[in-house]
Amino acid sequence: MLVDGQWTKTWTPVQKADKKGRFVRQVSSFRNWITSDGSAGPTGTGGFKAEAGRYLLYVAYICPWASRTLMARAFKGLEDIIPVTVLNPTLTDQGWIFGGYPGANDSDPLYGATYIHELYTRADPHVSGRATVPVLWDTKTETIVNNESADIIRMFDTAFEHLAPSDIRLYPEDFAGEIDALNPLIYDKLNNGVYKAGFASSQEAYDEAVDGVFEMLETLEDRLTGDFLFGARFTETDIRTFVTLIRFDAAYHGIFKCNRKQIADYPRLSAYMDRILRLPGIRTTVNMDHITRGYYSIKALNPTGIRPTGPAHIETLLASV
Ligand SMILES: N[C@@H](CCC(=O)N[C@@H](CS)C(=O)NCC(=O)O)C(=O)O
Repeated sequence: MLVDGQWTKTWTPVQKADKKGRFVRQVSSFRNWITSDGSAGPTGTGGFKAEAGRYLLYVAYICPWASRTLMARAFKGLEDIIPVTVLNPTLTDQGWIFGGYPGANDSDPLYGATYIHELYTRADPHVSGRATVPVLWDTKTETIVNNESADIIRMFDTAFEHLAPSDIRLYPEDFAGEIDALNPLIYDKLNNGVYKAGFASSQEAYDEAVDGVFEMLETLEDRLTGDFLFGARFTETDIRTFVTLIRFDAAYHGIFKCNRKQIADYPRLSAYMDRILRLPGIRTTVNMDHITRGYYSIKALNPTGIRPTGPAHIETLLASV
């Protein structure tokens, strides 16, 4: 990670643990917002006006948080307005690296950086923390606008509408309260819950996390009587849920030891995942080769780096879309 702008220690996937060995994810450090007129958003400073081609989104396909931003970009039709650079799925001793893997961009198009952490220190020479993806970069002021996917999907929802008109609202006002209530539960128990299970450093922490994961899957299975979590309306909460579901059977079930059941054992969740995957533009945001390569290359969890071959039902599903 970075301490006062210096890459200090060999990269390890376990970020921080509390006294009981529970995995603790760091809070994102760059929280500015792109807005239609450049005014300040809910956090950070102003000066980031929505303009075509001005911003670059750095992602890794393995990463569910980065994938949220790719999905929002696709739903809002922003592909021509916000270009993307894809990193190598395998984390190195210095974190995310550019190039060297099929389906990843060969290099950093802006500065020829080797690692994503170089962009963090370019944005702030004294930055401390982990160099995570996604990174939303401003080519004009040469800084990171925001590295928090929850913020990025919200700004994609509104800021560019004068450039790319859209009648899809991922965070519609009439559902805002319900979305804000459900998101943190799904985040804590499921999105981050699988990581808490995978990176637990005590049996107690693992047991607690894995209970949460399957409690949430049961809750969502019961809830899904309509097409999406809020019935007929597709929202950002569906994006946030989908990115974990699509990785579950192929990665979290094995590498993160969330093996009580698979998503394939839940009929409604399976149909829901399938439904979202078939929405326009979404299939291209899922790269299962990057996902399995990335997770199974986490040395602390899988020292040999051997990647399992299955599961066949996920390959079949992805091939059918
Ligand atoms: N809060 C961030 C979390 C992003 C995050 O943790 N990304 C992971 C990849 S899935 C990462 O880049 N990890 C690198 C590291 O921890 O060094 C968001 O939602 O955007």
